Amino acid sequence: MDISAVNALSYEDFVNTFGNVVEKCPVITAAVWSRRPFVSLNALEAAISDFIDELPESGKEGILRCHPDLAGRDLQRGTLTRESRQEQAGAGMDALTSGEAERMARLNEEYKKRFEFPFVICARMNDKANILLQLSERCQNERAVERARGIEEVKKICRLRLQSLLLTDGANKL
Ligand SMILES: NC(=O)N[C@H]1NC(=O)NC1=O
Repeated sequence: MDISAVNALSYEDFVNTFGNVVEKCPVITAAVWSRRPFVSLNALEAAISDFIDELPESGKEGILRCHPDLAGRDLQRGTLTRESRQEQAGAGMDALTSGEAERMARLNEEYKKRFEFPFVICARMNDKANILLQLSERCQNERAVERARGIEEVKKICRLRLQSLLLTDGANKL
């Protein structure tokens, strides 16, 4: 799908297509529709990024809280979104050894207890070992640093999801 096709979408189709580029936050997509026409994929991405940046800190934390834990309960129960399932599988989160799974669960809980939002990282840009390393290192940060870091990762995830939708055959069917 090219950018002129994106600009021609009704808000219903726009939200149906792009509603999960920020995990479980279709309200962001719905808001950004008003900022069309977009001159390019980058412009659409920038509109989403600007919208997120304009939110109060509580809104940014809300976005982080919409993300499932890596290798967490949703993965075990099969209740992840399609995008998240693919991303987590790509980073080997569905194939952890029992030792790795235990460590991931313990560190995820420690992180959430400290920051009151979950650890978020762009799984498609990291492998299993790096995710575990970052999780243990980032547990030591200050809350404001981690809030900003988590939001940076949300934007990376968003960029890759947008690219998958706009640059693959699946999206051409629209
Ligand atoms: N918690 C967390 O980072 N979740 C995610 N990361 C990613 O790339 N996809 C997700 O669902």
